[in-house]
Amino acid sequence: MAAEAMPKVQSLIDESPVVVFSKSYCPYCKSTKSTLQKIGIDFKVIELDQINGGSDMQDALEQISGQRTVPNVYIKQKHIGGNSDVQALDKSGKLQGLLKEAGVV
Ligand SMILES: N[C@@H](CCC(=O)N[C@@H](CS)C(=O)NCC(=O)O)C(=O)O
Repeated sequence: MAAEAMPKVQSLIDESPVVVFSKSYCPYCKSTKSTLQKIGIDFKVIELDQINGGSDMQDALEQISGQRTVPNVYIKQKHIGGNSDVQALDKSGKLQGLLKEAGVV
């Protein structure tokens, strides 16, 4: 992993109320982005397949969260997980609460 990947990923997590590490062609990522868009919040999306060093950033994410798959979602620096986690939180009504805590709704 390139040395700059870890601080880059960490600062995106630290500085973004909501960040989705994604790949542009990934259906699970599309579903997560669509759920967040429907709620109407601003959130940061990093398309790992479309940026230089995206693969190294995916390695860094795996080290930080133990999760290698995308989407990899953080809300207020808390690791949420992937699309199945986002959908379960949405269905249970808990996603709104987390977004409120993050100050985005
Ligand atoms: N159960 C996961 C499935 C996510 C998944 O399988 N994502 C694929 C991309 S569509 C992935 O990350 N594959 C490995 C990779 O792209 O490196 C979720 O709900 O987020």
